[in-house]
Amino acid sequence: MNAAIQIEGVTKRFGAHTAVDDVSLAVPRSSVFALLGENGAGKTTLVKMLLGLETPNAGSLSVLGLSSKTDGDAIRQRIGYVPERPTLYEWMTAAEIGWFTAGFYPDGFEQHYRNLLDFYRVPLRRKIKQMSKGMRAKVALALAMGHEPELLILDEPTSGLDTLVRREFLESMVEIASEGRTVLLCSHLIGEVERVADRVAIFREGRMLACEKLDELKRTSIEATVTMHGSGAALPHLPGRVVVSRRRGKQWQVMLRDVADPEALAALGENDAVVAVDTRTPSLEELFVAYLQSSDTESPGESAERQPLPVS
Ligand SMILES: Nc1ncnc2c1ncn2[C@@H]1O[C@H](COP(=O)(O)OP(=O)(O)OP(=O)(O)O)[C@@H](O)[C@H]1O
Repeated sequence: MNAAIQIEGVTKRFGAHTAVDDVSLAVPRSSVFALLGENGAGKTTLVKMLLGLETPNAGSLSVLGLSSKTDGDAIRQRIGYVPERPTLYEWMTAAEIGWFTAGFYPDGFEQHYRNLLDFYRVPLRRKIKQMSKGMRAKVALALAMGHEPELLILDEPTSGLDTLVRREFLESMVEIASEGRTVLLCSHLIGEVERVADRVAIFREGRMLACEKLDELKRTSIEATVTMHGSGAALPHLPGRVVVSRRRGKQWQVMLRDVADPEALAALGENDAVVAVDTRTPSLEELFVAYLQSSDTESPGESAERQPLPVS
């Protein structure tokens, strides 16, 4: 596959702490790909390695066919990057900062930047220090896109923005992807990601727990509530893979993946020990939480029958 980003077996340690642990993934071109994880999951470290700003202890990364290890400058020239806290020259106006940045890029940057500001309704003559957070974010995005990069990397692009601005901002991500560009988005705002991403990778403490097309992830996931006759009853064998299971009194709540035969799940209701089985499709947020709650010892691949279930 001619991927925009290819990551193979990457590990990054800071002293004794492993920030990214043996991660492999590919970001296809023309997609919106989201790296999901809580604070400290390793998202920013992974992005910095892609840009050649951090060196991995193991593995390899490539961006648009260039090696992050040896071609960092060329990568940074070709892509657009908006960090979590963009540094903008406060004393400049939006027009001045565009003119200044244009000096680092080929002809056409400034005109394109101005067109984007116009589209985002950011006043050209307003100084950065007089701008709201939303306006600043839009300036940072326009600066990152002035050279019409094939790949845009955004680290928590909407943090601190209000709902309407966030929505507008994210919708422009989808538009960018529809123009054939690729967007890599780091976020812990799951609801937002659900609206715009084609693919998601879920991280916890440096480890990647899942990496899939979003619609596939949801299509192959079932949240099942199994009500038993007795409050101490063990959960019967379930089809598919158990990500996490919890017992509350007589009820087991189970997040299942890859249930090949959903009817086998419904048929559990005929089991003498089972009162009822209710199933529903989980939201991305519910799946994300389930993955974060899955214990290290219980890999998402273990079946309910083989693996003793944690009891809360
Ligand atoms: N330069 C560094 N030196 C030491 N530890 C670091 C360094 N950079 C990151 N870390 C640690 O690596 C881990 C991953 O950090 P990272 O910033 O990549 O997480 P993140 O997923 O981007 O989090 P957030 O959502 O809070 O930005 C954290 O425990 C962090 O403290």
